[in-house]
Amino acid sequence: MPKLSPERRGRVLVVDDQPINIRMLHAVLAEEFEVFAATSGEQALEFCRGNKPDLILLDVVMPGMDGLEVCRRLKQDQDTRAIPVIFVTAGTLAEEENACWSAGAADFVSKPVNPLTLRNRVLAHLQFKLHMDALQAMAFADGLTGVANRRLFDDTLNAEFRRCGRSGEPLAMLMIDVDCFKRYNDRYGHQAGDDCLKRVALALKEHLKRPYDLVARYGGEEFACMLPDTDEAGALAIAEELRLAIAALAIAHADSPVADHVTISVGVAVLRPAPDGDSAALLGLADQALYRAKHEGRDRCRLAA
Ligand SMILES: Nc1nc2c(ncn2[C@@H]2O[C@H](COP(=O)(O)OP(=O)(O)OP(=O)(O)O)[C@@H](O)[C@H]2O)c(=O)[nH]1
Repeated sequence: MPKLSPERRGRVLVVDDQPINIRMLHAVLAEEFEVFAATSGEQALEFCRGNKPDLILLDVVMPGMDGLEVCRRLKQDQDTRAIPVIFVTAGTLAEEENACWSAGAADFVSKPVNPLTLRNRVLAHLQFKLHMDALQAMAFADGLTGVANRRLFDDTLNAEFRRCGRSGEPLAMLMIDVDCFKRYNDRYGHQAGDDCLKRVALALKEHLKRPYDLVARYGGEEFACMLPDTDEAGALAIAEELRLAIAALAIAHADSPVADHVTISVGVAVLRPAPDGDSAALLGLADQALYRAKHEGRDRCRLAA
């Protein structure tokens, strides 16, 4: 029988108002998968907002919010729509099945549940979901450094810009450029240049701690960081920390006119986006600030005027 790879146990959320049903499903699945439980539709949605499961087994008939409504809401939300939902149904009427498909079901299992059918259905959908996750991660990662690529960054920026436009939060942007990188390549070779970019990317990523901060490779030797809900003082402080963190890597750069090690220049811009605003304005401001940092001698951070 096929199995999931040992390094990734699928996370299955079982939603049922009857504890006895949860116990039964848990008994079938717990050996192979990580199983969580919710006893109402509301609880299931709450769970998915925090720690997203890879698959949901959902009872149709529940007091309060029923399974169909839970599924509809999950499918309407960008964040949860990719989670496959398998309904556990008592009914066998075509209309009931159609209602589940319309709500966004990936599949069904009928009560009384046949443990082997349940296990195999869960496994098939989980394998598919985890493969899709892996493909998506590859499509959105920069091939050299492993941080987000520009596509993911631009998509996330547009979404964050709209979200901050609604919430009134400030959104900060850092444009980061490795100083005199052409000379680095010329002196140490392209392979060493690649290694240097990898180390810089990793240091930037390790330094940004908040879950919504995002670092991306924006172009050749240019990186961008997006810091939601961060004001000017906060963004400048982080930019300065990043500058020091890269200096602390102490990567020798004998041909740099700035220092004997690799340094970065950082342009910082912060906006409180208007609801109909354009994220290009934020990028433009950060770019101008980066230009100033370069112009004023490199190895420094500058805030957009
Ligand atoms: N090794 C390596 N080099 C790259 C990569 N992408 C861009 N570069 C190099 O980065 C250098 C960027 O050079 P410039 O744009 O002139 O800027 P700079 O030398 O960093 O000078 P300033 O930005 O003004 O400090 C070019 O030589 C590119 O070939 C890459 O993926 N790997």
